[in-house]
Amino acid sequence: MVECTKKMLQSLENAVELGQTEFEIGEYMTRLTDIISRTEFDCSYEKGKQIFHLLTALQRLCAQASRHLCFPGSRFFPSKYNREIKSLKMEVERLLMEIIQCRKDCVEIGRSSSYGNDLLGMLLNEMQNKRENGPFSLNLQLIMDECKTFFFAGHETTALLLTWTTMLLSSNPSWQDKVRAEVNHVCNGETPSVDHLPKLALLNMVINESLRLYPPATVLPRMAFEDFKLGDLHIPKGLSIWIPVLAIHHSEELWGKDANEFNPDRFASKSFSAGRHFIPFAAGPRNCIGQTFAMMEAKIILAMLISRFCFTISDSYRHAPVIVLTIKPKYGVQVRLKPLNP
Ligand code: HEM
Repeated sequence: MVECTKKMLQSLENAVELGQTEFEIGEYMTRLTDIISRTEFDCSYEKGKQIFHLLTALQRLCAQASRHLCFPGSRFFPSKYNREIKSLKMEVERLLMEIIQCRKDCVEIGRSSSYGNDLLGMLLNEMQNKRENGPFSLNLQLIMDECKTFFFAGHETTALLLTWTTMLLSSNPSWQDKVRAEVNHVCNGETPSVDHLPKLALLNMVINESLRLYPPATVLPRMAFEDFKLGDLHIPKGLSIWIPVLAIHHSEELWGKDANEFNPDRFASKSFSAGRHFIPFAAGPRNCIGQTFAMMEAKIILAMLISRFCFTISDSYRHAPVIVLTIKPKYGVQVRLKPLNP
């Protein structure tokens, strides 16, 4: 994480040296795809990035297709969208299978002694263990699906969290100053480490407030497995239910009159814990498996950014959040950057 952030900061610094002052920060946060790609595929991360770009195109197409008329079985209809979706899906799977097969072959022909300690290596080890000690439950198709899910679930969400948080800190200079003072005090000029992260309390509050105002996953789809009552409502088995995270996070009834304002202090109370009102990572047994990873990543990147640059929101920024499965800034987030130690 630190290495990838250093690279990103260096490219910002180089651009500043060449005279650029304004940046669409979302573009830089998205470039940090390297982090999830290296976590999953270690040295094959360049190929992983290629997969990510295809998955992004796939997401866009699925969102566009979902706006069109749906009728039973329409997803099997050979429309323009469905054909493009199918061909992208096949290309993603081909690339993933290439990475997986290559890793497997290296061990089988003795070129390497282990599958490695990235996510793919762990999954392949697990597949091997299960094969040796009992009923076989993981196969290459499942491993490929897991890799896809982690990529899809773990990159854009974090990039959006970072982009919105930078927008909020750029628009609220007093909070930016407070967080910078905290980072300087805790890290004392060093790169943030695992020991530093729990001490960055203000940064944690700011990130939580950003997740409340702009939860990357705006709805959670669920299906009732059995008939049940919800207040006065009868919910029949099989009904599809969408939990409106964005609406819950902005409810005045739950958060008070300032529900739409940026106020990280609401997360200051030690007794605050994520629950029914605050569900950016969902809740219950199917909540986000990567939430600790995401929070760690966000803290490291923001701490490093804030100690290198002072940022203000640009006059060209147009506030236009749009929902395309996730919540994105339609025209990007333009900020003005000033290096702190030129
Ligand atoms: C700010 C960043 C993130 C947010 C807001 C977020 C949010 C969520 C939410 C709301 C869900 C539940 C979806 C549902 O139940 O319908 C979920 C699931 C999941 N997330 Fe995240 N996530 C983030 C980062 C990550 C990262 C970094 C990873 C991987 C390293 C990850 C991996 C996953 C996986 C694998 C699932 C599926 C878990 C399951 O179905 O059991 N997420 N995430």
